[in-house]
Amino acid sequence: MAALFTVDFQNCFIFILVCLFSILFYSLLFKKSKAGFNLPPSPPSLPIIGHLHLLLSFLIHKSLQKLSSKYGPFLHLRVFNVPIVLVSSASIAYEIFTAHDVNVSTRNLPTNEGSLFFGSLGFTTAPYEDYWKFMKKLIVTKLLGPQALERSGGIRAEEVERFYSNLLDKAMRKDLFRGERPLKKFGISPFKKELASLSTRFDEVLEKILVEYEDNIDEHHQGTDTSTHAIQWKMAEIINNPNILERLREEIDFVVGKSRLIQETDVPNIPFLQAVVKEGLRLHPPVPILVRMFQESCEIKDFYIAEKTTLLVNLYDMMRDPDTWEDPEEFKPERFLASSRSEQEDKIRAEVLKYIPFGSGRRACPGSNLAYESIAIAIGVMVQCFDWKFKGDKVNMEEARGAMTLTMAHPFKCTLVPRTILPFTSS
Ligand code: HEM
Repeated sequence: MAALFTVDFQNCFIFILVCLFSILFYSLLFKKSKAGFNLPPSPPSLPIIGHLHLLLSFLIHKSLQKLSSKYGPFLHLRVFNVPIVLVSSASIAYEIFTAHDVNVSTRNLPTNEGSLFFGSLGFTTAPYEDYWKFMKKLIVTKLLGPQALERSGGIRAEEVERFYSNLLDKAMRKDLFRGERPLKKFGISPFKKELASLSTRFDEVLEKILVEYEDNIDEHHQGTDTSTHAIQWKMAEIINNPNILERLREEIDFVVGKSRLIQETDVPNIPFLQAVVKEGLRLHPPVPILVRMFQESCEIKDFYIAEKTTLLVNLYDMMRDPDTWEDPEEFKPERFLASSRSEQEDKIRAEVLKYIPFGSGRRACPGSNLAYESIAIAIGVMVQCFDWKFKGDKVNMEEARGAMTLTMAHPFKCTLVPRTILPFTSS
């Protein structure tokens, strides 16, 4: 009898344990909010800190990518009591930026005036209210919209020539880096310096125009950094893929010839150059994660999203999704080329869904046109006019840890040799 009781007690104890673990497991994976709404799936969390430990990473876009590949493309996370939704699926992102765009048109970054981490980013962090709307209109009409860019085209053309002459000057000194030792010592590549200077000069010109209207804007730093890194990544890919370099050069030579410098107006006639720029932004998006906030509660894919939930969209993950991109880890500019007009239209339609290196909706990057133009022309000049001698087999494509924008961990160094010396037109 005593033995029977012991066996029953053991069975009962095991049964209770199994029940407890099942409830715990169920509540961790299919958690419902207090109000009974269905929250998106959630990975197991720790008491009090929630998922904080999963977000503490120096390569946050990669940690989030791992999380999404394990638990799904639409996740609910929590840091202490701050709710976060993580999206890495193109279709969910598309739904958010169409059906819920106004609701997510505010970032939950501090609206700082000179904060320690973000500097003074008034416009970027401004809520979706009158100040932002006024500034956005101003930026589009006076600075970054298609007509405004056309008006400032002459100034940029001068800057392109200056960029070429600076590079030529370096190349003529044979050893590009001999005089740059102190920079090397601090791990700063002079190549990066040239690119930064081109971008900075563009931004300085733009800034002068904007200052007439508004003294307080300082977003040009963001544009400089993102464009500079974008150009670096693309040059690294071009150097690692000699066949791409060859094709690019052939197309540039065919359209531009060898007696003048490439201009912005040539870019629409060189589809492969545009494809190289696009593919570089897909594989190495300078801003890998978008941060927004749901102002009000809503439902997405039948899941409940509470008001003031932070939205993270992992662009890096989305644009390497094997379900939507063939050979997603490879640098293949051809994927953006089409053989006919109807194929081109299909591709553009598909891209709206899955290709968003500049974000999406009302708060998408207003500098995308300028960025495309300045990156294409910088790459164009570098490929048209110089050979790039790199010591070693391949450029190391490792990403820097802890950087806000996607940055190369080992900015590469190379020597440039002029292919041909072109006459200047404007000086
Ligand atoms: C390769 C270059 C660039 C990339 C990849 C890039 C990417 C981005 C992204 C992803 C956002 C956030 C969009 C969103 O939340 O949906 C953004 C915002 C912004 N970008 Fe860019 N950007 C680039 C260049 C530029 C340039 C050249 C400028 C201006 C000269 C610029 C000005 C801004 C501003 C002002 C915002 C904030 C917009 C707002 O809050 O409404 N960016 N950018």
